[in-house]
Amino acid sequence: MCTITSRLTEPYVLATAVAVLAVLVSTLAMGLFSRSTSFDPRGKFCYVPGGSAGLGKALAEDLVRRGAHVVIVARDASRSADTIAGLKKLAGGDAERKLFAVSADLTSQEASEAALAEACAAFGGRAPDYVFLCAGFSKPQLFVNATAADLKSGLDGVYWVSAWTAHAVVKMMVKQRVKGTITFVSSFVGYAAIAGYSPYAPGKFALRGLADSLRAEMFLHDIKVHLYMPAGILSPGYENEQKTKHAITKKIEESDTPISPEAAVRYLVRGIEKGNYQITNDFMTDMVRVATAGPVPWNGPLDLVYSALSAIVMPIFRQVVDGTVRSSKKSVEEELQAQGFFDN
Ligand SMILES: NC(=O)C1=CN([C@@H]2O[C@H](COP(=O)(O)OP(=O)(O)OC[C@H]3O[C@@H](n4cnc5c(N)ncnc54)[C@H](OP(=O)(O)O)[C@@H]3O)[C@@H](O)[C@H]2O)C=CC1
Ligand SMILES: CCCCCCCCCCCCCCCC(=O)[C@@H](N)CO
Repeated sequence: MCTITSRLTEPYVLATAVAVLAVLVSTLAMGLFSRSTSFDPRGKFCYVPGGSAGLGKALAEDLVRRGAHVVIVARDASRSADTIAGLKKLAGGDAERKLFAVSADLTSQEASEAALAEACAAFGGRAPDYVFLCAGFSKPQLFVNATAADLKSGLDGVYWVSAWTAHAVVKMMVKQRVKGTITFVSSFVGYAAIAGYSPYAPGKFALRGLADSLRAEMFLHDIKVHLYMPAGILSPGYENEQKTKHAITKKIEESDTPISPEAAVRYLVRGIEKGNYQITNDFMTDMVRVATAGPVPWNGPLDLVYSALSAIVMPIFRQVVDGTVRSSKKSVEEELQAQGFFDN
């Protein structure tokens, strides 16, 4: 007893105890421990804009396997029809299961309201239980090469494509007192912009701003909000963006190994189950997450360690990435000259 007491008062033991206590108190005070929730969409109405391809399609498949009713939204009706045929096959002829597509361009407010209404009509006009805002596109390129239309569609097709639906969905859930869950899909570059993404990153930052705003407000209505921040996903959209992506951006992205849409869905679902507000796929995204989170909840006590690490990693990140850009000065000059950029 005596030895234990004297050991306890040894300075390093005391210091360690105080440090551990401080960490525990601060983590609790900061509400760092996200509460795990059950994710059981069986028999629930899931609304998946962007569900015909890539991440959204893989998610729709996962939801069908879990026994959910799934409505997807996309512009290309024939691709949607193929996806729905696949979903019906997965459901194995379950006649009760509602699986269909709505065709709409969600960059317009009217079309977003109408698409939601069309989907809900099949559920007696009830609001969805789960909404996964997966629609989006990217046309990465250097800022000087982007047209006015590229920059505008970078907000329409990245921000408004989800924001209009979020607005329509929230109003509907609140009116009907449906305690739903809304998941936004932003991106690594919604935390940390890198060269070549100026038409896209601002829209993803804006989406994060909207998700943070709703996280802060939806306690009023018992609506849950999640924000998914993936890095590269090997999807049709990814294949397409490679066509315009600048060599500098490709070089920077060499540090990121893109994952399959199915793997991305596993991270997303795990994040929802853990009750995490911000959901990430990898270590580097966690580094930029803790560096930019502000007052939103952390994902657990490990974020304290990440936070300290991030303070060291961020300046290295910046030097590596800025170095890649700086060393391309000459080749970009030549490239612009070859384009005739300076000629008038
Ligand atoms: N792939 C990646 O590396 C990453 C992607 N993300 C984000 O994840 C999400 C999914 O990406 P990904 O799977 O690659 O995308 P894909 O291009 O593979 O699929 C996009 C889906 O959204 C639909 N869609 C796009 N624009 C609209 C629109 N205006 N109205 C209605 N539906 C639309 C598409 O259908 P249709 O064209 O027929 O309308 C399709 O169903 C996007 O928000 C993307 O920004 C984030 C980080 C990395
Ligand atoms: C220690 C320092 C190392 C430096 C590491 C740099 C890592 C950069 C990773 C960039 C990943 C970007 C993913 C963008 C995904 C996206 O949203 C688009 N594909 C759009 O579809």
